[in-house]
Amino acid sequence: IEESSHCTSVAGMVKLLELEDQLIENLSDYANELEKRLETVRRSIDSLRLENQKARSSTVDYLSNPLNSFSLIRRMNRDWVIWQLFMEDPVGVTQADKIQTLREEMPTSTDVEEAVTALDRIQITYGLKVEDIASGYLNGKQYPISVTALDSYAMGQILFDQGNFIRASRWIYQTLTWMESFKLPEPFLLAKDEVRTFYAETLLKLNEKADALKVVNIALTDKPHDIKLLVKKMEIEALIRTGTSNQQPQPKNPLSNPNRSPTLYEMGCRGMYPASTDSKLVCRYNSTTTPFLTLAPLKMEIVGLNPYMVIYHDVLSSAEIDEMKEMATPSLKRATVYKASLGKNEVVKTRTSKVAWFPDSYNSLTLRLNARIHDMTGFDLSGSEMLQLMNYGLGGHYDKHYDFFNATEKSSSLTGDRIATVLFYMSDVEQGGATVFPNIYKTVYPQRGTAVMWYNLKDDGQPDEQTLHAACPVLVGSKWVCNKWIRERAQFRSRPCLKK
Ligand SMILES: O=C(O)CCC(=O)C(=O)O
Ligand SMILES: [Fe+2]
Repeated sequence: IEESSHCTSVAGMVKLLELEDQLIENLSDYANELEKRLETVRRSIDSLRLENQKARSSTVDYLSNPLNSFSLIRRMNRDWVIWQLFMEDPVGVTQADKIQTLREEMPTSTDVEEAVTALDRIQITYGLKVEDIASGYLNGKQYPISVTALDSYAMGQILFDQGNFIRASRWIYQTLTWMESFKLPEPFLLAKDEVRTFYAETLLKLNEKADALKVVNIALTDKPHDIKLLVKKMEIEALIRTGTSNQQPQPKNPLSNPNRSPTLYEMGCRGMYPASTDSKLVCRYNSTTTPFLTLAPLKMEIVGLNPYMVIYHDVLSSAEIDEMKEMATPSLKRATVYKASLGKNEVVKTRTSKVAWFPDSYNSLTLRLNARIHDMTGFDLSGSEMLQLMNYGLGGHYDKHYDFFNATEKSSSLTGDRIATVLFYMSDVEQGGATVFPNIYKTVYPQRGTAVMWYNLKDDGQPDEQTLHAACPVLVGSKWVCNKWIRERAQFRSRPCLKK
């Protein structure tokens, strides 16, 4: 997985649309060149025909004239060779070269695999049906978009390669349904028997031999003499007779069962946690954490006391958010996670977003944001980590994790553990993308201008395992957040009394 990874941030994918625009222009240049040629050919055909017909209507007269016969001989000797050269001269070399150059910036097969994984993740996390996704019906909302047969076939093929045969089979089935109703334009023809054979193959992996045979038989009604199909049919019949299983050992992962009930984490992402009945969870103005707040109190909503967790409403202005996004966009890089065994950061599948880091005194805005975080938390930010601005793209998520350090990280940290996390939401998210805390049944939905803050450590400084949390995959939207991981060391004198 590369840092340039395309699908991991919506902001990053904007470039692709610009690239596509260039490619379309290039294709249009190609069409113009073809048209010019076509026009040349058509025009010549007309005049050649005219001359030839005139001659043939009075052959002898025509050929008796020396000018005519000379011209005939000359053009038969030369002109048709010129036409041959004309035909052999390829059209579109320039445009093909241009595509070749642009390929460097185009998504790679790794990007496609990541996008497949992301869509698959959305499907699993939100319990969606393939036929719903395929027709643009996402989590109860109809969008005026649907995937094409080529899209769903790619989903099927790649999930198959990844060994996810059940979900692969759904997408391939969907491809066949799509192919019934829509005709793909040339040069993207997809042969029905090819897709059917692949469907049969997938069903065999699932040990559904009888169904696989049915599919091949349907293919044979269209192409009764196709050798490949006949061979496949014999193979499957032999498998059925001998009772051998062509099935690869399926991973005994109960999570791959499509009919299972959702995990605690998935329930959080789907907004299924019961509402809290704790009467201590109130909304109020905070005018006490720092003296500044007496002048400008913050709208505070207490979300939980154990661990302590609050939401601040309207803590970022719209102008600040716009400036933050503008500042981050050019330097967004694929997010990483610290891997202790490697002693360095690593790009991982469990955290798909793009991030840009900003030192405290980067500009007046970062200074102001840090002052606000100080007001929100009462913490001294010296020795804390830089501000992280993040953008999540297609199915972007951050798997369940703790923000506090593990033992190795802790022992090498000069400024202590991450005592608290402040997470600003710089966007609403149309669907999905919530932050969930599965151990305490809390789901926090992104809301532009809001921030959530929680303590990662208990009063005694020990890690609080209840703070396990995750960023759910974005279903529809471009999720922007800004986070600050606050370190423990600087709080040794000023550490505010933890609310109990
Ligand atoms: O984006 C989110 O909702 C959570 C992000 C997070 O947990 C983190 O950056 O540590
Ligand atoms: Fe986190």
